[in-house]
Amino acid sequence: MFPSDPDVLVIGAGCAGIAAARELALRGRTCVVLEAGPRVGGRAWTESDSLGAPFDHGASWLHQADENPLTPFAHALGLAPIDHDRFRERRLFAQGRLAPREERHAFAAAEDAFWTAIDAAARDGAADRPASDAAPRGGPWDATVAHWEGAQICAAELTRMSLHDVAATALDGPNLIMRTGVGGLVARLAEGLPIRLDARVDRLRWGARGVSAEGAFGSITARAAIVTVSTGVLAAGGIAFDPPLPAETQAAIHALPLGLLTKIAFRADHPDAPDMPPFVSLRRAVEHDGDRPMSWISRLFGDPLMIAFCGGARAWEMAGDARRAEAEARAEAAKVFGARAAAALGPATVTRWAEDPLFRGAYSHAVPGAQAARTTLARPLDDGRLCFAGEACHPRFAATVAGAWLSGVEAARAIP
Ligand SMILES: Cc1cc2nc3c(=O)[nH]c(=O)nc-3n(C[C@H](O)[C@H](O)[C@H](O)COP(=O)(O)OP(=O)(O)OC[C@H]3O[C@@H](n4cnc5c(N)ncnc54)[C@H](O)[C@@H]3O)c2cc1C
Repeated sequence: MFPSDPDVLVIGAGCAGIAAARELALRGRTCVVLEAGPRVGGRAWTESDSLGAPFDHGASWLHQADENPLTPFAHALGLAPIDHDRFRERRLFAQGRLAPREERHAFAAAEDAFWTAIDAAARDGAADRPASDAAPRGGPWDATVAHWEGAQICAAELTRMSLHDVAATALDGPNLIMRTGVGGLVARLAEGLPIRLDARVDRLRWGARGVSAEGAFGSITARAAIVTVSTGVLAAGGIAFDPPLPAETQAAIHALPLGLLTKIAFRADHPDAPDMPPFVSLRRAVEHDGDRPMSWISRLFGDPLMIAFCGGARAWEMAGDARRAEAEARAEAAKVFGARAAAALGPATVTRWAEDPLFRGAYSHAVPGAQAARTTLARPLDDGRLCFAGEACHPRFAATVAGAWLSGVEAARAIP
């Protein structure tokens, strides 16, 4: 199944690696994908076992579905994706009831004002600065919206993010979900590819004679390599490059740190469990828990799951301590939905993206002043013998499966 003398090595079998391998095959190139973990998909991972219903540890939505390269695959494979935005209006719930119309409109207006201010500031020609500098302040919803768009969506505080990068990577349009999860879709797309699991690359030697990957599996050489591991892994020295990477590539890696988004998923099939559409009462949570609330989703596709999302600094504070994360989510559920509903929550699964040495976080953001870092990282080295791909490398769809996929395709095309 694995070519003994491949043209290209692909490091990592997440979305970017799978896209690269498929594109290489289309172009008549042989490749071997070396994946350190025991499964494909990387940060697109849907698990069915622990909670008895599909649970996306990582990606759940195909954002901006009309431009998302994975949308046609989801349809072609018959996965019946549905438009999640039909719930958008109803995201402001409290105690299972729809928030008053004026509250919903106030939240939507504050969201629009936020993006209008970010876009205007990014276009004003001034030097890059933290996105927080441009965010509206003082209005009753401004702190909630800033927390929502920053920590809960971008997985980091706006103070740590490049204004230009936030503006360039903002997504709009339909968000699709599917019962198989995004992980199920990506696993289907990996079928039949030459992927070697449990093959962690520790060292990559690159130069005029080709590229050699070394690890406990041995050594394998090809004419070129596409490295798709996260910037968290790269920054932590997860792969030793010999010779070292150019200074500007290293600087780009460090300018694209991973934020953190932790999900705490509860089995909730007791009759007292809250039964609500997604995006529950950020506003109520702000009132109860200060300015760093979790947001909640429940009963997607009717499954008995309630999932708390916790992003940014609060998620980093809880990293490595699943018990604390679960306890904080239960306490917040009690305040937001009531004690009976919280008591009805069953066992929990807490995601571990920060602790896992194969990821070291959720997805990337550019630090202020580093809006060009994604393009720098995506630039092929050594006449295309060494390329980087992955969500961090896409200047438009960064932080998403779409960006990872597109960057994998582009890297495969850059191989001479
Ligand atoms: C909680 C969470 C929620 C998200 N929600 C969404 C969402 O709703 N929609 C969306 O579009 N995106 C979402 N994302 C982001 C999306 O999942 C990622 O952008 C995308 O999956 C990244 O793909 P990738 O191929 O760039 O990297 P990865 O998926 O990280 O793939 C890299 C692979 O490299 C492997 N690897 C690491 N080190 C080595 C090594 N030394 N040798 C060999 N292999 C190695 C890893 O095991 C991994 O499989 C979410 C992510 C998280 C964590």
